[in-house]
Amino acid sequence: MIEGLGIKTLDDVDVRGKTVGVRVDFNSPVDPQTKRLLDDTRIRAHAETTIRELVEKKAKVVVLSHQGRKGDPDFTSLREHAEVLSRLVPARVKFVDDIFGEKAVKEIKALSPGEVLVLENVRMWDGEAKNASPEEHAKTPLVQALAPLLEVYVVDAFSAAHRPHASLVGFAPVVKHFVAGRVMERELQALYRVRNNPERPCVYVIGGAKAEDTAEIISSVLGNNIADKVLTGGLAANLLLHSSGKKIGDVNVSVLKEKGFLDLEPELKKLLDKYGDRIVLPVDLAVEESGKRVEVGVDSVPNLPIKDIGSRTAEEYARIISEARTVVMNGPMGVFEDEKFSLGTKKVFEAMASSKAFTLIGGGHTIAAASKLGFADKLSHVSTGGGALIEYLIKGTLPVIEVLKKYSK
Ligand SMILES: Nc1ncnc2c1ncn2[C@@H]1O[C@H](COP(=O)(O)OP(=O)(O)OP(=O)(O)O)[C@@H](O)[C@H]1O
Ligand SMILES: O=C(O)[C@H](O)COP(=O)(O)O
Repeated sequence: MIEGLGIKTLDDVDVRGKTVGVRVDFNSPVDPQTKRLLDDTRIRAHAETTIRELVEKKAKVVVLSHQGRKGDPDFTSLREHAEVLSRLVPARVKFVDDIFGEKAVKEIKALSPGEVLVLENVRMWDGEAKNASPEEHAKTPLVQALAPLLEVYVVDAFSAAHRPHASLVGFAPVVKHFVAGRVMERELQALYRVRNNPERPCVYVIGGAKAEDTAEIISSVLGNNIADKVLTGGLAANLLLHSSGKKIGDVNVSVLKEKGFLDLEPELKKLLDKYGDRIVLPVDLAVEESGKRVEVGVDSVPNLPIKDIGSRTAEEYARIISEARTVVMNGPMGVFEDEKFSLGTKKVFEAMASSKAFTLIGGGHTIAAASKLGFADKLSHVSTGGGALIEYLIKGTLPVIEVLKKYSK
């Protein structure tokens, strides 16, 4: 059981010899030209926990997942994902290029205990990616065909838990056992600690390039008195500085304008007025001049691209983090891909790694930065969630979590 949420887990069901459906999130970066997988982080996360456990307990494992969205370049078969999985679990792993037709049903019925079958990309069926209730999805051909074969259904796809889609919620009303997998369990335990009941001081560090989420996260974590302070970097900081009336250089204003972020300024101005110094803005920045890092005060920003927070700001952020008991980071402090502008991100990671706090990071680029800079294994929790993490930080729950709370049995 997941404490505080009342959600049943694999501890609460005997899967030995049973046919178990497990909804994972194998959705991974794909090379747009070769269509080959570029990263196996998510496949590994499910393989090394939930799928391995089900195999060792001699369940007959049926894996469902999506990859990409119809029409996008990363919308591919799960055949390669199954090949990657077969190298990560001590079991025979089969793939079938079918989802719930005769071929899939035949392969499910042929499974032996300890074997794994990966079904085709569930979004290749148009009925999957629709937001609907468990009861509506339970009537669909996917659930009607597979539910009679599955004695247990495990929802492990935290990073898709903001999607009330058929394979995520549709089995809940009709299978005998509906539980959370180990990836879901660990994510919820960590996120409950940082979003629903954080130890204080609680500090959120918001950076990166998706400033459209910034206002919602800041409003939520300060408005709900979750975070004591929000430290800002990346384009989010540029936008907040501009909202506060600072001159950040036309070249930087143009970037914000092109991304449509200037429309957010009235709301951000209200947040700055309402929360004052609980929203911490940079006091210095790093701009690129003739290919070099040049640090400038926020009251004297030249018309040059801002690419990082400055050293003084990084030191202040590190000091605040060092006094925190909970730290959440989403979005790098600068263009960390260029070593000259990785200082701010590195300083924040260093402070998190050496702090006494419970530290959580999330977001594809944030995780990539932590890996590149050598901090990924020095943090309390690295979330697999992208959009799901952002939505959880804003709302404190997700549609699939609410379904697990209601139906897990
Ligand atoms: N000052 C800046 N100017 C321009 N780009 C920046 C700046 N600071 C950070 N970035 C860029 O922000 C990007 C990551 O932002 P994003 O919000 O996407 O992070 P994330 O949420 O971890 O990633 P994802 O969206 O993949 O989940 C990085 O590629 C980085 O180069
Ligand atoms: O990568 C993700 O954020 C999840 O797999 C959800 O993907 P989606 O945004 O296509 O539903």
